[in-house]
Amino acid sequence: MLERSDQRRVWMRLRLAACMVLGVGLSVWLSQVLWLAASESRVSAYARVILHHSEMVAGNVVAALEAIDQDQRVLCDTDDEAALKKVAFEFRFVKDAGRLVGRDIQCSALWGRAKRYSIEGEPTRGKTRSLLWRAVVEGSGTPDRVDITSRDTAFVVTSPGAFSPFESPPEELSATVTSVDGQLLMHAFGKPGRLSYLEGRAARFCSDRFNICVSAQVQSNIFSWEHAGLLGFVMSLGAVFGVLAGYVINQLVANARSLPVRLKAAIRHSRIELVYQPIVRAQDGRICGVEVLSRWNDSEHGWVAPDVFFERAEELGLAFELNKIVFRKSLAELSALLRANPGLYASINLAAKDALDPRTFEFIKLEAARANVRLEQLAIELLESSTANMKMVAQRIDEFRALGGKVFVDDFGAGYSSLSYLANLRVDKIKIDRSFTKAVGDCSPAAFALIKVNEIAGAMQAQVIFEGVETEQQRQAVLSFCPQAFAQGWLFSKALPVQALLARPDLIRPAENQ
Ligand SMILES: Nc1nc2c(ncn2[C@@H]2O[C@@H]3COP(=O)(O)O[C@H]4[C@@H](O)[C@H](n5cnc6c(=O)[nH]c(N)nc65)O[C@@H]4COP(=O)(O)O[C@H]3[C@H]2O)c(=O)[nH]1
Repeated sequence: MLERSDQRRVWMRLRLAACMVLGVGLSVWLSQVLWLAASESRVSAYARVILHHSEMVAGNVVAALEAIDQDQRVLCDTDDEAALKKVAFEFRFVKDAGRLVGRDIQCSALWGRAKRYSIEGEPTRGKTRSLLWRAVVEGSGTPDRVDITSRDTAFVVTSPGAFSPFESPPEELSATVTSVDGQLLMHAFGKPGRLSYLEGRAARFCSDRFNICVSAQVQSNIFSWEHAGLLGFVMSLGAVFGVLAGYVINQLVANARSLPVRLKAAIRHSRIELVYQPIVRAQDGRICGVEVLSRWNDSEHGWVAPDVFFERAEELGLAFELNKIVFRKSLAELSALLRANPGLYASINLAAKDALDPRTFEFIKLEAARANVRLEQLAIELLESSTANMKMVAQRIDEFRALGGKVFVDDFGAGYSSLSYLANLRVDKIKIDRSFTKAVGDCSPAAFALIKVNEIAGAMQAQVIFEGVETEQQRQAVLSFCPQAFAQGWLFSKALPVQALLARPDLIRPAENQ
């Protein structure tokens, strides 16, 4: 079984590795998307340029057709041939002009009546009342194919060099110029092929004026040997970002697991439990009160000692909220017991500086009233605090005592300013720190000091509770010099959850004289 800290380390590494893999994947995916986005605009621009050029060529061809006299009575006579030659010569994208009837060529400016063009297949209808044909030029060594556009008896041959600027596109680009229905392929540039969405992009634009469409495509894939360097760079960048993100996530997780963050959540959700330790008469062990002790079992940090988490709550400015939980829960759990045993009290720890918060006693009064518990059955165990203004504390606890509440001084003797601390306070009981209880009965300075503390308590008309009584010898030793003493410790009982406390038979008849 792995220790919790080892488990955390394993999880941290796993998160880093997962983030790195994710970073690499995301960066490659993003690069391909950007690569394709860039290709998309590239292929669109390419198709538009070809379309624009095709429209220019078609416009020129149509203008040439319009320049040929349609009312010519005798086709191919000398005048007509002269006019055809003029057209063939003047129009930039026209190689030849001539006459045809149906699909029979009659004559042309270039070849006279030699009928060198042999029309193939059926024509495609153009948008300008014209027909588009493909024809083979016969008589030359290798048969050339040309585009012929006709209207009535006139025809013109598109110059084969009309599209020469596009004949050798970059390897990844290709395009076709076709009729709108795609039936007539006029020109093809590059090597168009089947394209999957991941491999490249395609664009198709059609002319508003002519029966022409241009389809272009670009093969654009970052996963190729050609781009191996770029791909390597992108992957490394992704890995670095992934590791950085993993580090940030690990920090956030560690932060979320930190004691202050967990404690804040525990306070917000009232995840503080309470246990109760009986305070008894040392003489006969009869119970007279219970001390409320807080417990916090966190899933991350396990059991956290109450003095530790109360100090943290103080630093976080949450002491009041935490005290509220303790007061509210303890009153809810103990109210029935306290009402059934009017001689019993519950004592609740409160740091001296928290006693200065004006909301604290107001809250105690309200909660006691709400739980129907008399203030006489509530005691505050004041914990010494070096920073608290003791005069103000004394004033607050006097007000609380005037309302009937009890005040105990906790851990007396353990603090560095115990005597000056006591001088200002009027209290009901003094709880002697368990380090003194341990010394009871021996000849140590602590044992001597203990007898003096008892005398001081007597002078202050306060009773004494000995904390941490663990053995019968300690109890006897305490009784030998303080027969009226009260005691608290494992000899009598450990701190118990409320159900276990309620099950104690001695609670039926608690001590009367306290
Ligand atoms: N060795 C030994 N120990 C014994 C014996 N009998 C009782 N104890 C322990 O001694 C401590 C007595 O509480 P404390 O002096 O008020 O000291 C408390 C108190 O200062 C603080 N604390 C606990 N609950 C609260 C709370 O609700 N509010 C505030 N403000 N402080 C609390 O945390 C301190 C420690 O509390 P715990 O760990 O519960 O420890 C308790 C109790 O479990 C014994 O016979 N032998």
